[in-house]
Amino acid sequence: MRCDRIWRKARLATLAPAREGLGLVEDGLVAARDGVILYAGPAEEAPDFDAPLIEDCAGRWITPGLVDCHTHLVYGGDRADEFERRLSGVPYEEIARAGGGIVSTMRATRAASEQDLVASALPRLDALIAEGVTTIEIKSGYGLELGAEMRQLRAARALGAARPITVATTFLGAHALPPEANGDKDAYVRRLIDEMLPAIARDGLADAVDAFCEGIAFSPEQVALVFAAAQAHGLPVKLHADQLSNLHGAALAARFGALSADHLEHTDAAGVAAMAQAGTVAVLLPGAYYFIRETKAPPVDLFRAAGVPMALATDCNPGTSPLTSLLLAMNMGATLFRMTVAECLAGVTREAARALGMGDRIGTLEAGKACDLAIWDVERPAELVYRMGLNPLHARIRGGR
Ligand SMILES: O=C(O)CC[C@@H]1NC(=O)NC1=O
Ligand SMILES: [Fe+3]
Repeated sequence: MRCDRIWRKARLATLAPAREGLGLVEDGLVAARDGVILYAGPAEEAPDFDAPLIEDCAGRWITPGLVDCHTHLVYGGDRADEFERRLSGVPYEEIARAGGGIVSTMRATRAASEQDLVASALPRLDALIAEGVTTIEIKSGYGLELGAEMRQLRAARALGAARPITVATTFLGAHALPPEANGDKDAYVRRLIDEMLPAIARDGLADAVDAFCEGIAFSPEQVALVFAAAQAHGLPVKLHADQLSNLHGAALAARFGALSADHLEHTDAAGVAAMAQAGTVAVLLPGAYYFIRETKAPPVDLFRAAGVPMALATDCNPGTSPLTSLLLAMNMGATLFRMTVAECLAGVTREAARALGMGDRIGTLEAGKACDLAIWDVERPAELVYRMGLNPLHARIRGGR
């Protein structure tokens, strides 16, 4: 059978649901044509492939390309000064209520051109690419007015053109209240629904819509209005839910059939059950939990028992998670949230793909999926979760190249 390229003498962690655990194949082979996997499995069962390019992997491990399914990668400025204030004991919420936090990044982002936003995001993107990330989700949410929100989303799309990586964009206009709203959240939500969302949907700038459901952000009722409008424009939704308190955001996300509910430190059993019923993915963000020194971990045991898929992501953002290592996010998922190695690896591949509504195209080594691979210099997959700081990536393949 004709194909473009073969990777042989490899050990595969396929993450294929049909296979147990990590879907391990000891003497494996991957064959691809036109950027799509034709075969991934035991070499002895492979068809007789004819390929111009044959890579001998010398026993190295191959996983699906990594998927970072929750980032705020595009923004202006940084929040190192705020970090120092928090070290002196000023809580994150207090800074946000006093007009710092997201709003201070808003000012820097509004002042930046699209080119500035691309240039400042590239080093962060390159750090993730260096660790084998082949798909990334990038949110807006630091513009908080139409022009700047569109600039953020255009910059995110431009990053996908500037680097060999698949970018999924998310409109997060309901991230914080801009100063010019003078405290009127309902009026801002109306403007978001009547002005921002229609323009962003018309220009095809967002693949999904997100919101921050929290006391310092938007209420469940306001989020429901945003979600109803998103769905009226044919856009799927996801939600920053139950991060700092239990506003029953997880259940709200499930009610709208959200792709994912994210953070979830304060989610209760009813929220878990609602997510299980709806098929909503739990996106866990240990970088933010660690960085703002949260003490209540998400109910991983309840998610596990209820069969709620769990993804892991960096939540790369200047305020609560200036993290550009998905490998370290996995270590934090295991160390801080007590996820297993298999759950962590699935969380940055198969389940992260599901959280983006892309589970049919990426996230596992299976025929018909994109040939996005990460090839590792490790003796066993657990090393990818165990180590902190060493990057064992040998090669990264996106779309078969
Ligand atoms: O502080 C920031 O800049 C973003 C914080 C980030 N956004 C959100 O909804 N939750 C978070 O942790
Ligand atoms: Fe976030």
